[in-house]
Amino acid sequence: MRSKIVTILKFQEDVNKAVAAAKAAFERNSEWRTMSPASRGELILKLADLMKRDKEYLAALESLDNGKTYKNALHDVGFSIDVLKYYAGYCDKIHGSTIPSDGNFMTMTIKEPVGVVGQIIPWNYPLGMVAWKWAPALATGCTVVLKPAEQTPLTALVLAALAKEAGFPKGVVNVLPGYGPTAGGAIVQHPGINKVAFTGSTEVGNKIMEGVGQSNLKRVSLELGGKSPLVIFDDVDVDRAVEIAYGACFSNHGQNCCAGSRTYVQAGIYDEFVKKAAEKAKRTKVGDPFAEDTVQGPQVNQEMLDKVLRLIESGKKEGAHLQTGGCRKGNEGYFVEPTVFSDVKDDMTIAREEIFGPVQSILKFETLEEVIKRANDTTYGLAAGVLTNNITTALAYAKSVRAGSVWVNCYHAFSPQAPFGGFKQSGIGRELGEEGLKEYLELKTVSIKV
Ligand SMILES: NC(=O)c1ccc[n+]([C@@H]2O[C@H](COP(=O)([O-])OP(=O)(O)OC[C@H]3O[C@@H](n4cnc5c(N)ncnc54)[C@H](O)[C@@H]3O)[C@@H](O)[C@H]2O)c1
Ligand SMILES: CC1=C(/C=C/C(C)=C\C=C\C(C)=C\C=O)C(C)(C)CCC1
Repeated sequence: MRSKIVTILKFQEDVNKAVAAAKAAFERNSEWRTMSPASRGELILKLADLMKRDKEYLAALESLDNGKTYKNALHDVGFSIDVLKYYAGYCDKIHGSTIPSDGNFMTMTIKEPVGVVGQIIPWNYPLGMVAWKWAPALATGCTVVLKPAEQTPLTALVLAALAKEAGFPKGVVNVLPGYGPTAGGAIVQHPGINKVAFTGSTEVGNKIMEGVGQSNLKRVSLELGGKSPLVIFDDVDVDRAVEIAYGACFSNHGQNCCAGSRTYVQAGIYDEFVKKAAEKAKRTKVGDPFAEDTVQGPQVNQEMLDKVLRLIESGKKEGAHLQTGGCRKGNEGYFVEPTVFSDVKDDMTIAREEIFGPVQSILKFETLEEVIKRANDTTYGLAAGVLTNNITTALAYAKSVRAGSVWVNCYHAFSPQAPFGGFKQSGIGRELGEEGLKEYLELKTVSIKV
């Protein structure tokens, strides 16, 4: 008990130090606050350039830490650089407006950085998440204290070193590895932090809201879990649909907040789709993340392996038809056989819970109206997809599905310019695009008597 208390106090002390550094860097006359917006942008671009210089090293470290394939990790580094570059361009374009108010006043708004930001990120995209969190925060002139996931702290620490090399003033960027309830909890409760940005499970998202309510009502943005539906109509090319659905569900070993993990297939092509989806999953090369031909590496750790296997067992028990996979692959490491279930019903656990593993659940539907209702029958609302050649069907679905991103005839169509975030219990606020910038700004109204 005594050693637990000492550990918690130690985390509190570390968070206090990081917050003090971030606060000092945010002082009115600090180097960071008095720097021109264009120079801020140059620093962000320099960081992006250093990441490009070290991209192979960063990707290798990410792959070692997380288990994702080296190829995917390189892709993540590339996208992260793009996000930094996109927001670097915003630094000198953040402005308010003038307002024709009543009376003899000239009224204007000014957009200001929210202040010291606590950022708590998960293990599935360790480096990508740092870029998504830092780029808008730094572009607006905030200072940050970031806690990486305890499973994957390495690339965030290297990015901190690159930020130092780029020339960010002391205290602007702070990385504090640690556990969730202790280090993360201390960030959430800290009175010196003005905003917390979190990505992770909906369960912890709830705890963040509680902590914020109990402390200083920080600004909050949350990017949480999902159980995203991909709906496939029978006017599509089945082979292409199988490929898109595979990418939607299995990319990053299924460890993806927006994974298309409920695959709804219209009755006319259902049997053919199931057969081909199972063949595709069966052909997946699972193994060494550094091997050129590997498509799927291990899950992140024992806990996630156990969780995925438990959910696969629930699918078998509750009567879904196992088409392929269904077991751990080998008996070393955290590998899972790519798994496909057909005849899945909406009330089965595998159709309701976020699995975060390589498990595809295929459900049959007949009509658009029916599938819209079923797609929306979830507490989540992060993403959704639809495959059809009928524009009216696509638009009707896109307008009716309650999700933050809808991908038509594609999936995971991310771009730095396009806002991303959840409806319902998938989150609060948006990342990326101009909307993502707003999450780090306070709006001030100034009225001048004339
Ligand atoms: N939406 C996503 O991007 C995402 C990412 C990872 C995991 N998940 C889901 O969450 C489940 C659990 O995974 P996980 O344990 O990595 O996610 P998590 O939500 O527990 O952890 C995410 C981050 O929050 C921190 N954290 C945990 N408890 C905290 C607390 N009380 N206060 C403050 N910070 C805290 C963690 O240390 C980590 O940095 C997964 O099975 C998956 O379903 C979702
Ligand atoms: C998620 C995909 C990509 C990468 C995203 C990155 C680098 C970070 C964000 C991850 C999120 C939102 C995770 C949620 O769990 C690519 C752009 C590489 C494309 C595939 C999907």
